[in-house]
Parts: sequence; C-alpha cells; structure tokens
Amino acid sequence: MMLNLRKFLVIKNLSVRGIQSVVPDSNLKDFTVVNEPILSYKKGSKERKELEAALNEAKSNIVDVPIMIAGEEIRTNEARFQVMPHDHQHQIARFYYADEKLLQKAIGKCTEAQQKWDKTPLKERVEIWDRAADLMAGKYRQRLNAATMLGQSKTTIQAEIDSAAELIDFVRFNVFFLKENAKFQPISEDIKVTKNSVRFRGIDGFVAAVSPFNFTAIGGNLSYTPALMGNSVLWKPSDTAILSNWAIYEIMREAGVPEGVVNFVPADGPVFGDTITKSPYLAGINFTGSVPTFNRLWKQVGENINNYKNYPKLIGECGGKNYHFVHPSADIESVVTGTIRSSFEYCGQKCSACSRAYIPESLWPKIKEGLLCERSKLKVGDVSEFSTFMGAVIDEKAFKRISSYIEHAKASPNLEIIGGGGYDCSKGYFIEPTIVQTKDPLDKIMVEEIFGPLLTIYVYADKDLDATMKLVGSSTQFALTGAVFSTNESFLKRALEEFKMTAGNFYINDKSTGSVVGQQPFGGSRMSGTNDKAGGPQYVTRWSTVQSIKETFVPLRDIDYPYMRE
Ligand SMILES: NC(=O)c1ccc[n+]([C@@H]2O[C@H](COP(=O)([O-])OP(=O)(O)OC[C@H]3O[C@@H](n4cnc5c(N)ncnc54)[C@H](O)[C@@H]3O)[C@@H](O)[C@H]2O)c1
Ligand SMILES: N[C@@H](CCC=O)C(=O)O
Repeated sequence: MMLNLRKFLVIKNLSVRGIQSVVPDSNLKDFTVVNEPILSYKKGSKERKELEAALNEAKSNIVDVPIMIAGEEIRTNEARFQVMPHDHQHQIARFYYADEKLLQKAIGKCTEAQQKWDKTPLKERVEIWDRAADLMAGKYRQRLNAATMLGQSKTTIQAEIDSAAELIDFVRFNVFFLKENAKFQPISEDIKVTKNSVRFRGIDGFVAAVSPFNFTAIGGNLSYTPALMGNSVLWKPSDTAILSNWAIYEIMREAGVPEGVVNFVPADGPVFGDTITKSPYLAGINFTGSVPTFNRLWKQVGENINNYKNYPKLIGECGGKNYHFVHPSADIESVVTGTIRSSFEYCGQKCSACSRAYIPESLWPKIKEGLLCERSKLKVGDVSEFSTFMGAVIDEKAFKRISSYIEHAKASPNLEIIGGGGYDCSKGYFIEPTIVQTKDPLDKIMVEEIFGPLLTIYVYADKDLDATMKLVGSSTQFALTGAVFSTNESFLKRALEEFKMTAGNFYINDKSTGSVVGQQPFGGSRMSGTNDKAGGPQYVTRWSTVQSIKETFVPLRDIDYPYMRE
C-alpha cells in the first residue's frame, strides 16, 4: 500500500517541480514622506489671496450635497442645511438624510463594489492616493480650508493644520505605512523548497465610517484609510461638517477612487447605527466621537454577534478630560502659553484640549496673572477675520451643554469664575474663553468632558504634590492626552511612570494638543478609545484581513516520520 502511494505521488509531483511562485510581489516602489508644510497666510501672500477668494465663494453659495451611493446622486424631499456656527442664519450647504431603505441599498452596492476593488493592485491604489494628496495640497487646498473655516468655525491657522496639513499627511503617510508594512514578509528557510508570504486583503462586506465634526482630516482618514486597504465604505459624515467632508469625497473621486468604494451617506445618527449593526455584512466600524455613541454601537454589535459573516473590527477614538500638571519647578511662561493655546484654540473643541490643570500654590499668583492677561487678549468672533483667535462653538446643543457648566460654576460655592463666563447665541454660538478655579478637585467640572472653551484649575499646596499626582489618573474615566511641566529631571522621570496610564498621548513641557501625523500617532486609552493610533504605522493594518500563504515546490514523499522506521 505504502509503495503504491509513493509511486502515485512521484508521478503527480513531476508536474509540481517546474512551478514557480504564483504569489505576485506588491511591486511598490520605495519612497519617503515628509509632513505637509503649514503656510503662513501673511498679508499679501498668495495663499491668503486664494483663501479670501475661496471664502467669498463659499459664503455666497449654498452648495447642494447629494447622498452618493455607487455613483448615483440621491436627493430626498426633506432638505437640511449646514450653517455657519458664528452666524447661524447663514446657510452654506444643503444636504439630505439617507433613511434605512437607502442605507440598505448602500450596503448592497458597497459590498458588491468591495469584491472588485479588493482585486485592484496596491500599486494602482497608491497612485490614486498620491494624486489625491497633490490635489489637496494644490488645486483644492483653499476650498477645503474655506469649507472648514465657515462650516466648522475654525480660524485660518486651525483650518490649515486640519483640512490642509493633517488631511494631506493622512493620505500620504497611510500610503507610506502601507508600503512599509508590505515590505515585511515571513521567514522562508529555503526559498527553493518553500516560499512563505502574506498579503493584505480587504474584508468582505462593508466598513462603516462615522466621523465627528471637529476635524475635517479625521473624516478623510476614517473613510479612506479602510478603502486604501481594499475595503468598501459607507461614510456617515457629521451634519456639522458636511461641506468640508463633501469636498474630500469629490477630490478622492477626481483622483480616481471608483464609484461605490466610498459611499457618502449623511444620516440620522441612530438610524445609521441601527441599520449598519443589523447587517450581516458589517465588516467594521471606524468611529471617532463621544463615548456614549461608541458604547451604543459596541452594544449593538454584541447583540447582533451571531448574525455576522465576519467579526466586525471596532475602532473607536472617543473623548477626553485632558490635563496639564504643573510642578513647582515649571517654566511659568511655557505653562501660560501652552495652557491658553491648548484650552482655547478652536474653542476647546479638540478632543485633546486641556480642560483641567493642577497648579502649585507657589506658582499660582504668577500663572494666574499670566493666564488672565493672555485670556483677555483673545479675540472671539468671525473666523474670516484674520485677527480672530476663536470662532463660535459648533451648534446650539454644544452651546447649551457648555453654558450649563458655566452656570454650574456660578452656582457652586466650590467654584469661582476668574476669567470670562459670558456667552451669547443671538448671532453665533459664542462662548467666552472661561477660566474657573475649583476648591474641589472632584467636582464634575474636573471630571466630565465639556468640549468647549472652559478650563478649570485646581491649586494644590506644594506639600501635597504626591496626593495631587494621584488625582490625575483617578478622577476620570478618560486617558486621552496629558502634559507635565517641570524643569526637574528626576520629577519628570517619576511623572513618566506615575502618569503612564493616564494618557495615550503624553507631553513633557508642551501643551496637550497639536499631534502631527507620523510624529505623534494619536489615540487614548481607558474610555478614551481603542487607541489604534491614527497617524501611526499600525493603523493601516487594522483595516486588512491578512492572508498567510505557504507555497511548496518540492514534492511531499513521506507519510511516516524517520523515527518510525528505526
Ligand atoms: N479620540 C479622538 O481621536 C477624537 C478625535 C475627535 C473627536 N473626538 C471626540 O468626539 C466628540 C465630539 O464629536 P461629536 O460631537 O461629533 O461626537 P458624537 O458622538 O456626537 O458624534 C460622532 C458621530 O457619530 C454620529 N452618531 C451619533 N449617534 C449615533 C448613533 N447612534 N449611531 C451611529 N452614529 C451616531 C454623529 O452623527 C457623528 O457623525 C468628543 O467627545 C471628542 O472628544 C475624539
Ligand atoms: N490631532 C489633534 C486631536 C484630534 C482630536 O480632536 C490634536 O492633537 O490636537
């Protein structure tokens, strides 16, 4: 019996001998990337003139933004409008909600498109992304910035670092990281006998990208990075970032992303969440937003777990209660400048914004003086004016939430408003940059995410340094960003250990905001998110389902093992 079988194998394997590897190399040429430069917008500069023209154009139009499903433009009977937060009677975009039926249609088309898209060689995808980055950096830079400034109430510099630099960086660096990751191939001990390889595959099904209002770049990253890796996507933008997100969609289409690969589907949040989590084809959720929304989605996935074709991948980057911890040895000017910028740039609506600070009694008089002096110089108003430091908060809901904390501060005996505290929504949703001092380090104002221009300070007795350090990690459920200020090396070493689990992004003698793609990969731990580090090298691989392939070129001969014949 054994002999006969061997004979059979020998004959069969004659044809195996001549076969070469059938697994193609990725063929990605090597290259390096650098971060997109931030333009100056000085008076008379080319970029300033171009931005002014783009702002005028965007202000004088209401852009009609359809739902896009596999290239089909869809409009429903009920139109909605995006307004300028700093002038809420001024509409800049008209858009429509996809209802459950349209979302089901999008899921079908998207899942179908994935099959073809995943076969597109990496090289071709990389070329599309390269073209897109060039379009964003050149021809469409000011369209993106103007849409972000007017729609999300960002000042020139805040738009430039978001909808220009960070967005372009996401597009370029994710391609770079894909290429770097593709370089890794597993060990093949003798290539003439066996070749081992891995290849990236998209996930069969669809990925739901759900993006927040506060960063245009995040919308682009959440939707197009899964697409780069061979997935197809249903992108639900935020209602308050429609215009800038639509610009990204149009640019990616012009660069060559085929119809159906990313489908632009504004929708009511819960309707979207309920529909995608019910679908057996849900391959993943790429979410950035608040904790309650992500928790709801996660629970719904759990409830539907028996229905899916794949275990859906869940990425959720959520909120924060970010801190500045100041040691008695700190450089006062750095503390003041960093805290003002972190707490109040973009109205404190960066997930990384400082909203609680711990300051030693010995430095408090000088730091207080500095903070109040700098705060009083901040101009709040129309973001089209180049002297404006901050615009309005995003919408009425945010305005009410933030002003309720100001009212809480006014009413509480433990809290004192030492700067700002005013708010007015008659024209735009304006809230003054506000500084509160608290006697209670565990008051809700020091614990909950507020997401607005409100900084609370707890002044600690220098002798209570150790106990105060403990408060940083124990006060809140979040661990997104944090900063420590000190000129004492041994204290900094200690802080590095003690604060290890309190922040996914940790800063030493720098403000808690301003992460840069490729430089400070971004994400928080604990309830601040799954910490998949957008802008870092691993992020792209999260959106791939990798296949390992073993090819054997030498015939298999033996069923038994040598020791069995001894
Ligand atoms: N960690 C990070 O990287 C990061 C970055 C930016 C923003 N954020 C966080 O985002 C929040 C602010 O953004 P936001 O106000 O847009 O957050 P949000 O949670 O209100 O909304 C985020 C997105 O979810 C959608 N949504 C709402 N309910 C939904 C549901 N039931 N199912 C599916 N989608 C639903 C919204 O329409 C929006 O598109 C803050 O908490 C901030 O800290 C975190
Ligand atoms: N990249 C941003 C955070 C994004 C969240 O809003 C920063 O670090 O300032």
